[in-house]
Amino acid sequence: MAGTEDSPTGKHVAVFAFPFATHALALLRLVRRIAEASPATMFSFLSSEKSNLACFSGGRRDDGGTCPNLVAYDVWDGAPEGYVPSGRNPVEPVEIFLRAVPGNFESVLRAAERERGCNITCLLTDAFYWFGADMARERSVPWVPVWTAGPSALIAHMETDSIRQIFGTSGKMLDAIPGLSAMRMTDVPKEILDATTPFPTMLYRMGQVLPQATAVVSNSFEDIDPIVEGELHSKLRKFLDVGPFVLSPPPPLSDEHGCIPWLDKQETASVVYVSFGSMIRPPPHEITAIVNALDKAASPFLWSFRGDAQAELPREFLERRTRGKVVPWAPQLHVLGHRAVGAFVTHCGWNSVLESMIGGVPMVGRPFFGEQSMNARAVEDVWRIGVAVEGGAFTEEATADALERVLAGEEGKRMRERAGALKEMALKAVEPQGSSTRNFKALVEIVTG
Ligand SMILES: O=c1ccn([C@@H]2O[C@H](COP(=O)(O)OP(=O)(O)O[C@H]3O[C@H](CO)[C@@H](O)[C@H](O)[C@H]3O)[C@@H](O)[C@H]2O)c(=O)[nH]1
Repeated sequence: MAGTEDSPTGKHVAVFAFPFATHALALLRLVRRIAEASPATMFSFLSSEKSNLACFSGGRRDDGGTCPNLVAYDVWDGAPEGYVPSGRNPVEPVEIFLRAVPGNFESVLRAAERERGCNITCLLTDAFYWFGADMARERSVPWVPVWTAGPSALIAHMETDSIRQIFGTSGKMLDAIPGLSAMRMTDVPKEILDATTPFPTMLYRMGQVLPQATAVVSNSFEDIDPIVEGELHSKLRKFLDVGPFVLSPPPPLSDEHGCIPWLDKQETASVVYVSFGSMIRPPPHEITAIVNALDKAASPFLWSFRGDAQAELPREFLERRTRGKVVPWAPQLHVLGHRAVGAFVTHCGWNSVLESMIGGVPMVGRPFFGEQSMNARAVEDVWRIGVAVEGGAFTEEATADALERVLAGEEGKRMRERAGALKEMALKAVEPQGSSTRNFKALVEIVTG
């Protein structure tokens, strides 16, 4: 189709976001960069209304003057009128949404094409959206899926059939699967073994079609793990690490709860930062275990607490204001980059792992679901920049032991040195001559070329 007034080149990229957890924001961060690098190309960003409201400020559906070529469109979230989540099953809204795909995206995509007067020339999607392969083929445009989680899990999803075959019959390790030799059977996301519900079914289909993609983009950097990276390069037509996304550019500091001034008053590498990402709330007995372990360690702590801290944490604990600070949200990247932070108690969500590396901070890992166990295994055994909580859940003793190992002594010191080396690699990757910058240029070529 000929160029339009909006797009003199006639290029139009459709972006399909996954509107849960931190997925849409991570994808939008990347898309803004591409849109800035290619101002003559139109970008239509499709996500649910709730997700778009959270990602674009002031209820807008565009970026104002910053990225005038990027416009957001709302897709139906699949929920019937007046639906209120039961709260009993946190994945219920995801499952309802998955019943509406791909029809909800198709119809809005057609509307965006009409509105912008230009058919799409590329489809950039969250990697979860297996249907992107067919949609792009039908339209004869490139399909570029973006993977926002840890790289080992990407191999696991493509190798689901092999993993199911050997599960229970092979030893404890996954060394029969190329690229996954560092992983144990118990690290495999449970969705890989049970594909009866919509979310695991989606992951299975994704693993089957990813090798058809024009290029798969990852929120990681090339030097992070040569074995895993090598395998991904051999399995996919093109694999592009363009991360850490959060460094290009780093978000401005927004610190409404005063975390940074509080950290400024603490000693170097003394503070335990506790956070479990955007949605996880450990069960009450594990919260009690963390409280007791922090008391035992006698270290200052900063806890980004999802939920009602006043109701769920002991009053005496909350009152120890000089030694600890509990906040509903922290500027995590800046917190982990602060010299006072000595350890990060985390669920090992991929963004948290990357941000801990960028800060050079060792971790105490307690994975909860999805690929977090694989990330935790790599933290402990591949990069050796942290430990997983013994027994897989917080108990007072296991948490106190893990904190002691990470904060004190020779072992903790070596972890910090290794984390520092990874920090250098991550920073180097996003420099003007770095591998992630080079890959980003290749991505812009594919998407807008
Ligand atoms: O007080 C807080 C708490 C969190 N964050 C940010 O929130 C993000 C959390 O991301 P992540 O660590 O990846 O956790 P989840 O939100 O739980 O991420 C989901 O998505 C990830 C990427 O696909 C997966 O790796 C995880 O398993 C999945 O739970 C990070 O950028 C943090 O910096 C803050 O800024 N302040």
